[in-house]
Amino acid sequence: MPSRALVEEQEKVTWLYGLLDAARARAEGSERIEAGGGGGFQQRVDRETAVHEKEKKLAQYAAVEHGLCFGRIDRKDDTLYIGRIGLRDEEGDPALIDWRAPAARPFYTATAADPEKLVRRRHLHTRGRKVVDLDDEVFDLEAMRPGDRASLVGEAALLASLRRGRTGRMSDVVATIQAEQDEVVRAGFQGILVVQGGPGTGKTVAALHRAAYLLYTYRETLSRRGVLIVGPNPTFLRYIERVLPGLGETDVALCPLGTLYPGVHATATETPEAEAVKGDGRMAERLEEALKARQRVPDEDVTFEADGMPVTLTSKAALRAREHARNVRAPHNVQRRVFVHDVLAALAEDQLERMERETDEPLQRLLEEGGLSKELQELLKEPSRLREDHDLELAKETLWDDPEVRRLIDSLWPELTPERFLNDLYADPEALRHIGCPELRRAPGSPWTVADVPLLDEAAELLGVDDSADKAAERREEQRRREEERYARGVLQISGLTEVDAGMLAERQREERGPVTAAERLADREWAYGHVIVDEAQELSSMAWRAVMRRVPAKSMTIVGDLAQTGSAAGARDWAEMLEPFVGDRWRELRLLVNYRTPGAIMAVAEDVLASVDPHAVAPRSVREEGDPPKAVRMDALDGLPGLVEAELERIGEGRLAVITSRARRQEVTAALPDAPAEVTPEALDQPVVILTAAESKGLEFDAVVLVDPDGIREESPNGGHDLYVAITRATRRLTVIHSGDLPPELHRLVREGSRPFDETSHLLNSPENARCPRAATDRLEAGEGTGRESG
Ligand SMILES: Nc1ncnc2c1ncn2[C@@H]1O[C@H](COP(=O)(O)OP(=O)(O)OP(=O)(O)O)[C@@H](O)[C@H]1O
Repeated sequence: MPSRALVEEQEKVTWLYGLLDAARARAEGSERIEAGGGGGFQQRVDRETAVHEKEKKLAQYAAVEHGLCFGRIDRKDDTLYIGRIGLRDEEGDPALIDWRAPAARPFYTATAADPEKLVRRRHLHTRGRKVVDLDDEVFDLEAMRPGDRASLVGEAALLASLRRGRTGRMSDVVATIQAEQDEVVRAGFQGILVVQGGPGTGKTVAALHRAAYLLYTYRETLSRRGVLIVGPNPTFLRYIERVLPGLGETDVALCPLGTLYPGVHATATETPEAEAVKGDGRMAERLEEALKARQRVPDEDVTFEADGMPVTLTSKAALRAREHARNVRAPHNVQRRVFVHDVLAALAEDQLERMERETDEPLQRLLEEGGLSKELQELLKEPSRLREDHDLELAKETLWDDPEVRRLIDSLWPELTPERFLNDLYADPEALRHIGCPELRRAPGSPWTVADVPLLDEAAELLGVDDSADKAAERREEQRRREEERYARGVLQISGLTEVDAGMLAERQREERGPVTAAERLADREWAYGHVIVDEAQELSSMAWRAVMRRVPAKSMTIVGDLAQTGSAAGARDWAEMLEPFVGDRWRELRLLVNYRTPGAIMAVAEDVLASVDPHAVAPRSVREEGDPPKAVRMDALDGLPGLVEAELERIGEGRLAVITSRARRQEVTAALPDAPAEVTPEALDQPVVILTAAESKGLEFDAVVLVDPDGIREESPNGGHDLYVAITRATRRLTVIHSGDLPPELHRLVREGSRPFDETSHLLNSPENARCPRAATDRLEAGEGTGRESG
């Protein structure tokens, strides 16, 4: 029998869903009214806009269907219901408050010490449209009405949410955002905010809610310029991609670092050495240097045949042309136009002079023979005066059409794409030596790596595009616009709607081609976003920061990361150092201190690992103490791994498991677990078991983690201790470390399962679950499970 409180809340929630249905019906109906409306031009324009708005609204209503109302706050004199969107009742009074509205804030920030005048905070748990449970926190018992005192129910909503099994996808936490996270979510929009926090402190989830908050609060600016979220890889972005749509925000661009440069989808990685070199900020100057080396001057004069005539480019003329081009403050491909112009002029001069020399002899004879007028005699003494400017222009044009001339110019100052420039550089040992990076040599046509992407972006800046063709297109577009205006004016005259400005109407018509979508923004390297969020920001190299900063000239950014988790050889060790070149000290930091993911016993192991890397580092405090003790299993070969994984899967039920391993033993792990996806694609997270390296596991979480080869993980990368810390903190419930040889000393807290090499059967018999159900364990053993063999 449901409690009175539950019945009352059900009534309220049913009413709120009724308001949602009415709003939805209104939105749907609005199109019908529009569609039936008049056929005037202006009406048609408005209708197009309304249809777009309607679609957005309906998508938002669909997104908030689940968990529409999740909270309630009571003050002495009023009660507010908090939900995913704001709704008004039939009288126009607020019925449901949007979680992002200022009035909703105490729901997230009231504490026992500072209840912000709240008497009670209530969480409503719903399934579909049914209220299934309530959680209350009472701040002022005295102020509660007597009837309400009996309605305290349930355990803390946060813990209930944290105990749920993982699905391979992050979901929103709008009902349980904690006060320190709320500060991150609602921090001002201007400037750079760094959110530093240990593993599981909700940095990612808070940053995503912040995106939704900013889009709600600064809708006008941000819907035009857009919000970009940069994450470490496609798998991570897939893990988080449902959070914002679940909050009703569908127009945010998500971009892994490897695709920040449009048209390139880099997933390959580098050796730590190459990664460090490519990520180093000095690479910007090195690329500039390498590009200068592509602007050549011949050591000697070059003579060749063009248009059936010999022609010479002197080394001096080429040098002058290069200096002139370099003095123009423009990127390489634009400077090239100056170089081309000067070289063609020099060649044309040379050709005309030759021609003049050839005609000189007969002219002199004429002079000697005499009998010419005085003016003609004067002219013939200096034949170059006979030449006209258009001769020179004509000669330049003819030369430009000559393939030999093109070849010469391309060899001296080539027009380059970023891809060609970098590919040429990596394939040229001499050019690499010239910039001091011989180690970057690689075979032509090798796939792009994630560390190449910022270099491609940098190269795009240095090279620029010769946009003279685009400018011509723009002029044509302008012409077209004028014609459109003329047409619009004509329409207005016919329809009698003369009060609307024709230029505005033509502009509206263009806008109707649709607002810029997130995908279109991603395809435009020069798009200036209104706000950029960078997740796992500690992994970005200096060069990657340069590329990211270009996307947000207004420098409105949220940067979330943890310096104790830096794995990349080129990643951050210090936020101030990393940000200084871009914004000096104009940035602020908020810290998150509570770990919502990893239970206390596992976190104690992680803390020891962190202390072994950095004795001063502080790990976050775990919110949960429950969970099984983490254990260590010695297993020299991995033939017991399948049995162990299966037993772990049984323990976690519907949840997800990751085997996190060193790069060195990855193949061996993959061979031992043939049912797990062999490659880490974004879809791999949908599987119950996934195999990852420590670097790949960054940002993700799993109910159970089986960690293979801790020594290997630590030794493989320059920040290996950090990688081990990351791997351990991915578990939400269970951790098993598989080691060969002695257990690394910093893992001494793990409960050892058998001091002798792994007994393939003992872990099944000893597991607490099997202690409760020994028959099931014996059955499985009899069937050969847990032994890595086909049958017993
Ligand atoms: N307020 C909250 N309510 C419910 N769950 C939360 C809350 N804050 C965080 N969590 C959960 O804790 C887990 C960790 O959050 P998240 O991945 O955002 O942490 P993180 O700081 O980015 O971690 P890492 O640095 O390890 O990647 C997630 O499952 C998230 O949903």
